[in-house]
Amino acid sequence: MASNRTITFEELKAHTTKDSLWLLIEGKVYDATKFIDEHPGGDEVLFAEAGRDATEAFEDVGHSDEARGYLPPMYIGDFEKDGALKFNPGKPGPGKDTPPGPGEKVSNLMYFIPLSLMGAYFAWKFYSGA
Ligand code: HEM
Repeated sequence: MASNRTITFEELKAHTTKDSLWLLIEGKVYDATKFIDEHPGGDEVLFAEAGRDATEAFEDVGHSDEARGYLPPMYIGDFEKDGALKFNPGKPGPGKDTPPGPGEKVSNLMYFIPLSLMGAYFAWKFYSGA
């Protein structure tokens, strides 16, 4: 049943449907095809984690020891070394959530400086009694 072989990134990517669903958890690849309908967390989350590293999602749920006990019979092999480096997940990459770049700060200043100067000018006019 379980053959200990190395699964490549390309292979993992090729098993993401209900006919064949592989999951990568902690460097090991599991064939979860037969478990899709049984999964108490539903099938959608499994498909969402197929073709990528599902470790974080699996751990975040806080799966029980019982859940972990389901894994060994599904084990098909280890994920290729350095395979994780190939992941460029569909998550927003760095850049989208980063703070505004220098360009945006400059444009804020472009409004701020003239407005302050205008304010200072009117204040001066007001207090000088003009
Ligand atoms: C082959 C891998 C997996 C197995 C064997 C598995 C097994 C289980 C089991 C037995 C439960 C019932 C609660 C428990 O005993 O912890 C469960 C719940 C759950 N699983 Fe998984 N799971 C797997 C993968 C995943 C993945 C990749 C996700 C993605 C987020 C996920 C999400 C959930 C969620 C959200 C629940 C909670 C359901 C609820 O209590 O309403 N599972 N899973």
